[in-house]
This record gives sequence, structure tokens and C-alpha cells, in this order.
Amino acid sequence: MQAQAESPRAIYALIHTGPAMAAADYAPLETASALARRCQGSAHALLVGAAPQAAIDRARELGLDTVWVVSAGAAPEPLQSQQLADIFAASLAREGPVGHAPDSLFLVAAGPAGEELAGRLAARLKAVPLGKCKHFEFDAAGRMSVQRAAFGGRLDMTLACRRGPFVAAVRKLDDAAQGQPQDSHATAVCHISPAVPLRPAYPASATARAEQQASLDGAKLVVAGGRGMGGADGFAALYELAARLEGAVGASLPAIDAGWAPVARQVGQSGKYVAPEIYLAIGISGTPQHMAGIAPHTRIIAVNKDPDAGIFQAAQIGVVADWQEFLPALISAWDGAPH
Ligand SMILES: Cc1cc2nc3c(=O)[nH]c(=O)nc-3n(C[C@H](O)[C@H](O)[C@H](O)COP(=O)(O)OP(=O)(O)OC[C@H]3O[C@@H](n4cnc5c(N)ncnc54)[C@H](O)[C@@H]3O)c2cc1C
Repeated sequence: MQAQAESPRAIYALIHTGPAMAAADYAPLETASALARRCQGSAHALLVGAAPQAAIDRARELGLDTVWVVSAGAAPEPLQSQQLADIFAASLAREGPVGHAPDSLFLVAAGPAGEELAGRLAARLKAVPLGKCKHFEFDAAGRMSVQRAAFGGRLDMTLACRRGPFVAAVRKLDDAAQGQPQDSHATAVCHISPAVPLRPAYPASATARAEQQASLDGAKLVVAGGRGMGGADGFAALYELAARLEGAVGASLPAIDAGWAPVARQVGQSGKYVAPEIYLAIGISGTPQHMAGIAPHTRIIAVNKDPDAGIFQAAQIGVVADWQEFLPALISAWDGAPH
């Protein structure tokens, strides 16, 4: 296989600027900027959706080379992943060096929708799908390797990426230098409207969530429970505590499977990725599949009756206790304290 990068690597952040954006949706921009600096390549963004301005501003702050904005008329919301993949692929074929740059790297935001989009895009671009990547390295010759989890998070593997192009799903990189604004760089913003015949959307309907509790998305504090909560009563106590602390309730997969909390509250590899300041984990053993859903910078407080529970290794504060004693005591101490 060919190993040598012949021209500066082009890195593309592909973003669906839909009606409801979360901070994590901009991760491809930050990653593209950081990686381009590391490999002395170029960073570009392609935005599709009705609300591109925040992404344009962020791309300018990060000093991306080019931002292509697909005009809103070309992409009426709601867009499904197969339609997004068509629009991205057509726009790249028109504006980008697809097919001419075997080492190009296309980045989408990690998450269920992003990972589906990544697979569809890889098929359309005849690119190598790298999956959800945590870490990127470039050697002196410009060759890239990526690190990603495998076997349900049980091990990390490093992929030597020889001949692309490549598509990767990314979260915010755990790299201190990423996301730093660049001052001396003018970003070219181009508006384009590639005529793409949109394939019909799959029939889909949205049901409003009955839950009125604080959402996990963007929560600064998460109070999460696992199998050790023993039942819905245990989760009722978690909701009580979360309401007092203005936090959101999260849950491990077994707690979701048991019906103690709705599926939207699952944290972990096959659930949500959360990045609160504090994660209070109660009755959770701390398996890699659960921990994969918690950002590296989050501080963990673990409550578990087993002093050998694995979660204590990841926790900044560990409390060996039965939650049935600990939680009521904590709630009553909170209620008795001046606020
Ligand atoms: C492909 C794949 C994807 C997965 N995705 C996810 C995912 O997204 N999220 C996820 O969470 N899991 C996921 N899992 C499941 C994962 O492997 C574990 O089974 C799960 O994380 C364990 O959940 P838990 O910690 O709640 O339960 P357990 O491992 O059973 O731990 C329960 C803990 O509660 C403690 N405890 C019991 N009673 C009390 C008490 N009274 N007071 C205090 N502590 C008590 C116990 O000591 C124990 O440590 C996935 C698995 C696979 C194979």
C-alpha cells in the first residue's frame, strides 16, 4: 500500500446545522482545525442546514481555510441522514478535491445520527470508514494513524491509515491545544447551492416526551443510577436529589432495560455521551461501556456499597455506602442547609 502523503492533507468538517444544535455538534470544526495544524494540512467546513451562522462564526474563530455553506433552499429541514449524505457528497464533488486526494479526511459529529451519516458518506465517497475515533497521530512523513475503541469498549485499537480518503466520527478531542482561536487567518466563506435530487425521506414521526425533567444534553451535573438502585423507587430518590441540585438524571443500560428510567437517559457507549462538570454515579459498577459515555474532564463522585467496585478507580471522590442510607441522609442534609 502507498504510504506517503504527496500534498498537504485536506481535512473537512461536515456539519448539519439543523434547528437544534448542541456544543458537541461543532466538534468536527474544532478537530479539523487542530488536526490541520498538527499535520500542516488545510481545514475546511461544509455546512448544510437552515442555521449555519454559529458554525460559520466558530469556523472563523478557529481559522479554517474555507467554509462552504449549502444554501438553505437546497436543503429543506427535516433532513435525514441519507439525504444529508447525498448533499454532502454532491457538494464535495463540486467544491472539494474528492477523488484527487487519497489522504483527505472527512469528519462528522459522533453520535447515532453522525455515525449513520459517516457510514453512508463513506459508501458514496468510496472512502474508508474509520468509525468513532478518539485520537489522531501523524508521523514525520505525514502518515496518519487513529485510535478507536473495539469489542464494545473492551480494548482500544490503533489503525494505520494508508490509503483513503477517510471518514471519521469525532467528539471534542481530548487535546489541550484544540479549539484555540487562530488570529492571522482569513476564512473564505462561499455560498453554494448544488442541485441534488433529494431522495424521499423515510416515513418518521416524532412523539413529544412525556418527561418534564431536566435533559442530559448540556447538563452541568448528572446524578446517575445503575442496577444497584434496585428498582423504580431508587430512581425516584435520584430524581429528588437531581431536582434539588439542578442536575439531570442518567442511568446505566441495565437500569434502562429494567424500565427504571427512559432510554433517553442511558449514558454510555450505546447511549448518550455526557460532559458535565460532576457525575454522581450511584449503584454503578463502572464498566468500560458505561464510562465511554462520560467526558474525560468530568469529575466523578461514586457511591457504591462494594469497596472494590471498578468505578472507584475513575472517581475523584468515592463513598462506600448503601445508597438506601446515603441518599436520604444527603437529601435531608441538603434540605437542612442554608441555600
Ligand atoms: C456492546 C455493548 C454496549 C453497551 N452499552 C452500554 C451503555 O451504553 N451504557 C451502560 O451503562 N452499559 C452498557 N453496556 C452494559 C455494560 O457492559 C454493563 O453491563 C453495565 O454498564 C453495568 O451496569 P451497572 O453498573 O448499572 O450494573 P452492575 O455492573 O451490575 O453494577 C451494579 C453496582 O451497584 C452496586 N450496588 C448494588 N447495590 C447497591 C446499593 N444498595 N448501594 C450502592 N451500590 C450498590 C454493586 O456493588 C455494583 O457495583 C453495554 C454492553 C455491551 C456489550
